[in-house]
Amino acid sequence: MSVLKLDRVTVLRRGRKVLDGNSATFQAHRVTAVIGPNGAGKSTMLNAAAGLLQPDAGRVTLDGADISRLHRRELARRRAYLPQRADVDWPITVERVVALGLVPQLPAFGPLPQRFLPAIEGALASCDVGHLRERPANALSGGELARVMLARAFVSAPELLIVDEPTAGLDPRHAIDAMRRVRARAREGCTVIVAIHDLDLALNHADDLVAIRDGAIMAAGPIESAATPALLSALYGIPVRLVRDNDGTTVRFLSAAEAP
Ligand SMILES: Nc1ncnc2c1ncn2[C@@H]1O[C@H](COP(=O)(O)OP(=O)(O)OP(=O)(O)O)[C@@H](O)[C@H]1O
Repeated sequence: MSVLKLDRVTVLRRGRKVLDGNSATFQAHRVTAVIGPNGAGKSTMLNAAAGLLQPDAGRVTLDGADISRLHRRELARRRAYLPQRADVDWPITVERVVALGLVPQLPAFGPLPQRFLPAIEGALASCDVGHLRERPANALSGGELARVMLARAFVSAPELLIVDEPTAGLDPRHAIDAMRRVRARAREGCTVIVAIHDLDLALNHADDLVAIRDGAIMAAGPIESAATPALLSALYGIPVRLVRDNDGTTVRFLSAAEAP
């Protein structure tokens, strides 16, 4: 069980601050949704959180240890990171793509050890891609590939799961299913960070929120208290109404004429 912290993290890109002194805590057993408009800095934050990008100032810690000082193999064992545009360029089977998520645990030589097969089987099934296992991954639809990539992120049962837009391109059933699966990982003890544009999915399936705009955190905390119409309006620059019923929360973006 891991706690990931950003401590005054600043990241510069071409001399411009794209993250500006951000501090945030991501807890085990919880899904944190990172939301914000295009270019806000969400992917940059996830990259820093995954230990893939060294901040220009501040630090990222995993259970108190500076993530940049962890051995790369240890970090790769403990966290899974799914980038926004994960792609496969060559005809490798779906099953092997999923097995790649186990690379830090595999022996350097020889066939895939039998003991890993149940994990691969489970990941394929949990993302509803078992029927695609023999198919070349570069000949799948965008949504099918996204589910395969999610299975690859799940297969190692990481302590820390960082996924960038896991529901982009998924149909409604699979998008909801992906968020449910991600949430189930959290309930098993995983620390889950998800960058996501679909606010209905975020508000109904995540526990916590980090709202970021222009590289600055505008709000952070439990969804129930942090996700207010005022915050979402300020975040996206458009009037917002939250509609709550027994089925959950729906975010309605309003034209100025409809604004309350
Ligand atoms: N490699 C790079 N070089 C220069 N600038 C970059 C680079 N990567 C990202 N940026 C800039 O950093 C800022 C934050 O980008 P980032 O990808 O983190 O945003 P985001 O919130 O994930 O956006 P989106 O919702 O569009 O995916 C943007 O202004 C972007 O143009």
